[in-house]
Amino acid sequence: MENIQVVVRIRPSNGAEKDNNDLEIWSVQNQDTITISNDRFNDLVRMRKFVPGQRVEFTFNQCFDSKHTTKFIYQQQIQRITLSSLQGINGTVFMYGQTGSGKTYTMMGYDQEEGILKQGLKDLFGEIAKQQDRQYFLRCSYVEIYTDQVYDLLATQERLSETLLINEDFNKEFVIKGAIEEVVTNINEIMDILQFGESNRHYASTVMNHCSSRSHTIFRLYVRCVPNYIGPNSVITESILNFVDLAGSEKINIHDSMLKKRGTSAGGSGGTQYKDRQNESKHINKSLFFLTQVISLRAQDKNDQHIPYRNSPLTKILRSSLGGNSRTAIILCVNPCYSQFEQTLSTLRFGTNAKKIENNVSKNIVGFDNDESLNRVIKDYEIKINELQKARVDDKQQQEMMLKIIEKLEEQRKIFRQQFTASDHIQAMINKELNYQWTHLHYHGVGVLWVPEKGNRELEVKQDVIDSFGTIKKYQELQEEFIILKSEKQSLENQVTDLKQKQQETIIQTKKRYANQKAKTRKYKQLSKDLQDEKNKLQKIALCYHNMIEMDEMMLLNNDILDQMTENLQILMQNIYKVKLKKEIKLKGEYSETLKLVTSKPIKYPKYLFDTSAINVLFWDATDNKKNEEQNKSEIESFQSYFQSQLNMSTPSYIELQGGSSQQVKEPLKHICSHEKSSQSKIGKENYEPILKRNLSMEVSDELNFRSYFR
Ligand SMILES: Nc1ncnc2c1ncn2[C@@H]1O[C@H](COP(=O)(O)OP(=O)(O)OP(=O)(O)O)[C@@H](O)[C@H]1O
Repeated sequence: MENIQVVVRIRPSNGAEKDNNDLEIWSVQNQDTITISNDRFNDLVRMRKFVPGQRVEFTFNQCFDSKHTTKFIYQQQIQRITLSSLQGINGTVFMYGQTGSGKTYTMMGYDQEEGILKQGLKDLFGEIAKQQDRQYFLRCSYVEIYTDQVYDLLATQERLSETLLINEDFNKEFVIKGAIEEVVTNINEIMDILQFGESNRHYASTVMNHCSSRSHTIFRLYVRCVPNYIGPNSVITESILNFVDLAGSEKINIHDSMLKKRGTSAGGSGGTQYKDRQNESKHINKSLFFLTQVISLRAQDKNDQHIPYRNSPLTKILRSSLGGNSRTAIILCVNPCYSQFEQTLSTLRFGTNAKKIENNVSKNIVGFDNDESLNRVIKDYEIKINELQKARVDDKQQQEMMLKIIEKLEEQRKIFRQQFTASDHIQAMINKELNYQWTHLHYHGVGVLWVPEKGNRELEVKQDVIDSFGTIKKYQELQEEFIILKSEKQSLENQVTDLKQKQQETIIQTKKRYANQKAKTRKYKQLSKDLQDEKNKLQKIALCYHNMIEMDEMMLLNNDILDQMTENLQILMQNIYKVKLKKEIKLKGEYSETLKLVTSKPIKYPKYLFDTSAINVLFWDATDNKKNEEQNKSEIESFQSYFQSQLNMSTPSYIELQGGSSQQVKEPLKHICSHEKSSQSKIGKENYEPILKRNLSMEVSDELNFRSYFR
């Protein structure tokens, strides 16, 4: 029986804690005790956290503080566990502590400081390389327990959301059903697998909103050890090595409360996030509660049957590590600051219970005497062969070399089978005659060739012994050959590993080059597209210019035509007017030329005015005799201004109106027309002569400037 090892690691306080004057209150005493330093304790007594005289100290297997490196902690406490797995002893190392207390730092490492997992793997492979008389076959799995569901971190991204079941096998052991187990042969492969798992974890945290530090992770290594030489005591051992990083043990924290505030005040995604985080916390606390419960009951040495392992996936998976057949260590990670004082106390209490648990540590011997174990070993070899076959090698030479290695491995497999057969034969014979032969040989003290003949029976025995020694010799030869082959195989395997590595590098380089090429092609395509766009734009602009030039030319042409037409029209109108005027003059006598507008047909205003700037018109209501001259004048002026504004006239001419009230005359020219007809007979020289005289500016002979259109 062996107790669970419990150790403490106090991390140094960080920048933010120092800035907040959050004092470090915990310290290590005598290498195995963690306590609150005296002056700090008095402060806490003053704050009524403790009563005077109360002892606050916890003793564990070993305590470490900021002076100790992870490597030191590994060598002191964990190395023994990892190396035992090579002898078939199960091992578990798990990290316990509140968020931010340094669990991941210690397990996975940070920056230049390697974590205990990598230190352990280095040790394992270092030790395996030294072993000449046995083979190790390793597999690993990496799972995450998030909100009480088990997810496979080695699954492809499409299958990442699928959950795994934990079933009991025929040995009443809990197994994670369907978890991917990768065959591994060196540390680099494991580091790649871990990295793959971490990237899946990161992916899940973004796509599925899993908060990565709020899940438990279990990295599991299956170690099978098969001896190269088969003898009566040969055994296969199998062990499981667990590295468990538990989620932070605190309750809903400040971050969660902030999310809550954000969610409720802004109605934003903070609310959902808060609920998610709350759900996570609920599950973490539940699973840690069940873990604590199991540990407490185990600490009380309760019968295994009464321990509630089934309550949570975490306790099911860790069952053999907690009171079962496993060498287990718990590293309690501790924040040194006063503000986290209660969390630290709870962590230390958990550890105090855990250290009472006794595990029944023993080797897991599978045996070497049945078909099942033999088949398993052969299967392992086959996996190795397949691995090698699967490895893609472009170079022909490399391929040939690989084939040779495969052949050697096949040969080795055959020899291995033969050894089994030989071993059975020897075993049977030795068992049959062992007592007699060895007694006999011992009695004569010389060896087989000097055995005195004592009747037929002794002769038979002698022959048998000689035969069996012949077989043993053959067997030894085979073993020697096997050793040579093994070392050859090792060197070939190393070469394959090198080649694989080189091939991997080449693939990475090619991928990089391909990615660069792709990026360049994309850029080139984009540039071509931009160029084409620019070209199209320029073509459009050129077309516009071309059209504009054409339009300008057309406009110039049109203007010319227009000018020409205007001129023609003016001439035409002048001619018409002249004809009309002559006709008027003939009809009305010597002053009739002043009546040109009045007597003519109505002016269609303004549509028919051709060049209004040339028309000078003055209206006068000749019929309103009651008005005095002043009134007439002002009326005329108002007409003037009206027509000036409406017809854009410059200097007024005189148009004599007949009939109608002045009010009507103020209307547009249609009114003038309507009156003109009714009172045409009243037009007389006396009506307009005074006005003409008063307005010397009026030149009747100026009539050619009237470019009006008369119907
Ligand atoms: N021993 C140490 N020395 C220096 N820095 C440390 C140590 N332990 C932890 N830290 C630092 O403290 C911070 C929190 O550590 P870490 O992430 O390991 O905590 P955690 O317990 O795994 O948290 P969570 O439960 O949230 O995953 C990190 O920035 C880490 O670098």
